[in-house]
Amino acid sequence: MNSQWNELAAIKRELAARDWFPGTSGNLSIKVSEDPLTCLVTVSGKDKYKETESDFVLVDEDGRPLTDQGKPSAETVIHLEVYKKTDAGCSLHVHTLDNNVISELYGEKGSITFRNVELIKALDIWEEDGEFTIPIVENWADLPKLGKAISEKIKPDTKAVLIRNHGITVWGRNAFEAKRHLEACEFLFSYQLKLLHAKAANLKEVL
Ligand SMILES: CSCCC(=O)C(=O)COP(=O)(O)O
Ligand SMILES: [Zn+2]
Repeated sequence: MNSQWNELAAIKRELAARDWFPGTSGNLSIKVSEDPLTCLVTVSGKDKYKETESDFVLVDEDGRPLTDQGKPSAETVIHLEVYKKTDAGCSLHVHTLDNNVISELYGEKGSITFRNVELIKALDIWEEDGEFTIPIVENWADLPKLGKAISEKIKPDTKAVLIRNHGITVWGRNAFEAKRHLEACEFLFSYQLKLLHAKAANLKEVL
């Protein structure tokens, strides 16, 4: 479990450096065993910019704590749904301004699709006319309901789900891949928002 702890701590440090944990938001997990399913998940309500010896707690497949670092993330159920539905080894959830605004702009549509942007290759889309879609679910306060809503949106090629006006949950087979996927998604959100602004301001007319 030591190596998974260190890997998750390193990711947490890197995401903190990007300022992706405002107001104690966000939670991270890494799978420790497949059968039975166990994972290390961030302790609920902590300042994720700080590093302590009780940042993570081991949980079982029902989210019950198996070690005594504290209360597992309130959103542990989402991480567990991801592990149960995919081959993920690491799951990351962050609230950023860009992912919140995108989730609201495209919330009614139920998804956002990116094409013709080089960085979709970081999400393993290499075809000439490839596209990458992120489903968007409502932000149900009932967390098991939210977990189920996310689980229902996960298809074989899904790598991330947006929760409306809340944040993103993104995963990968390992921590490196999960972080690459998260960085790519956040790049795409920022790109899309800048593109929408440029179009609204008719910037092409100026050129
Ligand atoms: C302070 S943000 C509200 C809770 C949330 O959405 C989140 O990501 C953090 O919850 P946790 O229990 O994992 O600290
Ligand atoms: Zn959250």
